[in-house]
Amino acid sequence: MKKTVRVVGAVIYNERNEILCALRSPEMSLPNLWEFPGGKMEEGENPEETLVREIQEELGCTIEVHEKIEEVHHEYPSVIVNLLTYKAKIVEGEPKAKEHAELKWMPLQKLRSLEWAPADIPTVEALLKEICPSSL
Ligand SMILES: Nc1nc2c([nH]c(=O)n2[C@H]2C[C@H](O)[C@@H](COP(=O)(O)OP(=O)(O)OP(=O)(O)O)O2)c(=O)[nH]1
Repeated sequence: MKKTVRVVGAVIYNERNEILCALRSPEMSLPNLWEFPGGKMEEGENPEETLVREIQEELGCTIEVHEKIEEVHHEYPSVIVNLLTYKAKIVEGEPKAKEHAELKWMPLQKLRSLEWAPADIPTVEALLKEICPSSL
């Protein structure tokens, strides 16, 4: 049976309403696809705690976690990912790509131009629907 992993992703906004997008490196699983930075929940953690820890580890900055956006179950060839996404804001530090190939601030309207990890597409669509409900 395929393993199910619980993963949390941060949709980090800046003051210009852009979103921080992260490119998975060629060495990671799902290589060269864009994602919301974050990672797997550990035993005893709630999603907010996972996000704060993962963002500190991956980007070297501190976030404040806001409202939930989506919950998605996506079956990949070798694993089932249960992805929760939350809006978030940086409260301390500058994001630096410690594990990712690249980081990019993107305006919401341009999110569809990136090639996203498949589990992330419903979150991208939910974000676009917020700014333009008739765009779908
Ligand atoms: N962090 C993150 N992971 C995502 C997203 N979308 C998506 O399908 N994933 C997948 C990729 C991984 O299989 C898993 C998250 O694992 P991780 O971030 O701890 O990454 P990892 O490379 O260490 O995991 P692994 O698959 O190599 O064991 O969820 C996303 O937006 N953010």
